[in-house]
Amino acid sequence: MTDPFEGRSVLVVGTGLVGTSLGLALTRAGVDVRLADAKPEILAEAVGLGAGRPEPEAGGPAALAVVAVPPEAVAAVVGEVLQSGRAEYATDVASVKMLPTAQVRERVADPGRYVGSHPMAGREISGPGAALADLFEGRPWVICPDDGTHQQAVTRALAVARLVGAAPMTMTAAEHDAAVALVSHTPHVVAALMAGRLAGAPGHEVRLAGPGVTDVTRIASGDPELWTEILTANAAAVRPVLEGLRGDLDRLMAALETPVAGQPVLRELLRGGVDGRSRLPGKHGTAHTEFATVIVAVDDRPGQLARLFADAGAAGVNVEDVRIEHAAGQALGLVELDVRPGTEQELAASLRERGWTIRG
Ligand SMILES: NC(=O)C1=CN([C@@H]2O[C@H](COP(=O)(O)OP(=O)(O)OC[C@H]3O[C@@H](n4cnc5c(N)ncnc54)[C@H](O)[C@@H]3O)[C@@H](O)[C@H]2O)C=CC1
Ligand SMILES: O=C(O)C(=O)Cc1ccc(O)cc1
Repeated sequence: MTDPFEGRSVLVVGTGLVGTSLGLALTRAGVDVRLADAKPEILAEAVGLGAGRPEPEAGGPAALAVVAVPPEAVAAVVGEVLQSGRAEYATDVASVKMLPTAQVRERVADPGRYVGSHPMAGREISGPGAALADLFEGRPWVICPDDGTHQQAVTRALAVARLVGAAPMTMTAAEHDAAVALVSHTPHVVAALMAGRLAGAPGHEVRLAGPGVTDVTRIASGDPELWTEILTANAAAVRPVLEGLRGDLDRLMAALETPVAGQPVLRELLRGGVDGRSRLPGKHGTAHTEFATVIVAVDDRPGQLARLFADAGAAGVNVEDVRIEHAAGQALGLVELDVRPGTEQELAASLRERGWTIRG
């Protein structure tokens, strides 16, 4: 892709997980990235990782500032970078869009130079050390212009999203906040509350935990400070989703009070889960695909995984996804290779020939 910034810089303010990931991805795409953070040691870490160079004192405004700070800090930073001439236009990446949009409108002299945006990509760990250059690849990136937004702000935010491999889409801030209440914010609450049940549980119970509870609670490790800001800012959209959930929970509990009579209700609620999950997009933004899985036993020795991946590659079968389970108390791991249905026999046979033990 030719550089839509034509050699002009992009300024990233806030070099935590998202800002550093963005810096890495834009640098890789050939863009000159300037970096700034309130904490000098965090900025130095991001620079050391190759996410860009520290913002120079002089050198003219950047073409666009991407503000990657916590939601409540966005409007002040946007106002400062625009009014001081550090950037011509600004966007942000906060997980909520009504709050920063309203605050920028109230507090910034020329709010049309700002457009809110949100990459639907992240991790449950924060800081520059958690950054990934390919974090945004294939992920939706929502851009929320309104009637007053300058076209250049949208064009430049779109260019950033495309350069880092994301799939940009536009919607209103209200539509965005309602959507993320359902697909991101309420799931975070559910994960946190479930994981909270584990906190005080006896050790002999928690020791039995497997991938199921681990999958369901992964995002509960997210930064409580950040998530308090997100849930407070989006309370109006999260509450109705939680009301629905409470209704389902009440029905489920009533059904459990009369276990035999309650079975149709249980079945209906559980079937709803199967139906809902089948609507989730897969990793390429397509409908969720059911893969076939080949499970390989791997000794816990250096270089084994690299050899397995090389052998899987030599088999000519594309590995779509990988999970690794460590067998409790053994120097052994089980590596689950997801492949297109119909190719699993071929992969298993080829790996067996190369000396691997196939399970299941
Ligand atoms: N964590 C995630 O998975 C995702 C987070 N987001 C959004 O991205 C934004 C950043 O989140 P993370 O990167 O996870 O947080 P983080 O905690 O890793 O990084 C935030 C950085 O902003 C800096 N900062 C705070 N106030 C500042 C200010 N006034 N001026 C300059 N720097 C300042 C902090 O020092 C910190 O380095 C948030 O608005 C969040 O809602 C969006 C998508 C995913
Ligand atoms: O870890 C995950 O799967 C996430 O979904 C992370 C995430 C967290 C916050 C966002 O605003 C967007 C994405």
